[in-house]
Amino acid sequence: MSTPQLVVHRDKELMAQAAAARLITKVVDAQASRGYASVVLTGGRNGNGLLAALAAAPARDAIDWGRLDLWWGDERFLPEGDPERNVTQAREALLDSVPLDPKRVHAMPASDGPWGTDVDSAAAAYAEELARAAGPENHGSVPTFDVLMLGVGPDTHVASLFPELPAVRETERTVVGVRGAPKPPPTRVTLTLPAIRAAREVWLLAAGEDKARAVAIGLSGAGEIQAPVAGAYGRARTLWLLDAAAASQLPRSLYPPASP
Ligand SMILES: O=C(O)[C@H](O)[C@@H](O)[C@H](O)[C@H](O)COP(=O)(O)O
Repeated sequence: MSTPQLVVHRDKELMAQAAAARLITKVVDAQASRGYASVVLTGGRNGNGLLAALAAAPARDAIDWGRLDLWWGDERFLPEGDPERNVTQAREALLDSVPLDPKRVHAMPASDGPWGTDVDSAAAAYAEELARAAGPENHGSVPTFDVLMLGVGPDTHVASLFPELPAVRETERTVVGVRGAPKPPPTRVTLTLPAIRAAREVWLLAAGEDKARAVAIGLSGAGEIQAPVAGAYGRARTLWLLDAAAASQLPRSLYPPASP
């Protein structure tokens, strides 16, 4: 378990731009050393804000888009092309404007796909897709993602792991179906905490006053069943990328020191 590191930016626009710059460097470095990179995308405003900032960054062309695997942390279980699907929003923000290899874009199943509305079978199929991509060095059933990004909900949820619901208690399966989610739509597919923790780096993105309490709880030693964000950490690094409003309720002991 890696100790959380905090980076606090002036506002959400700067946070998105700085996170996009950080992501470009990470992907370029991974591709230079290993030949390819893998990134897990998140839904929500902050995740999409980062993708839009990435689309606008001239340095984006440093990425070899054809050697980048994209996965999702969660998905709203809706028909293909629905504007509320995380993949639809990601396509609009960035994916449609860069030369990705379609075989490396691993969208989560839609509710009108081969498994129809059976969300458990859809989740199991995504787990198999992850297992196929995992190499022997991954000694597990998901690849070691270079970067896994997660938005943070005001109730401390990450991906579609909501406080106290069965999905956040899952210890074996890597992907599960969710029913009765408090954030619409109620039916979703999500990576579980064990899958999230297989990532080299986990980046938690939160901006705005309405996230301040969740951020403070997540960084104050809360249990992961009550506060799922507390269970989201990477093997090598856990990075909280915040704007000043989201950091405003952090205990003084955690807030980065002021300059001398
Ligand atoms: O499908 C979703 O809605 C998400 O993946 C969800 O986990 C999201 O990331 C958070 O709710 C934060 O969303 P915002 O960044 O919009 O606040």
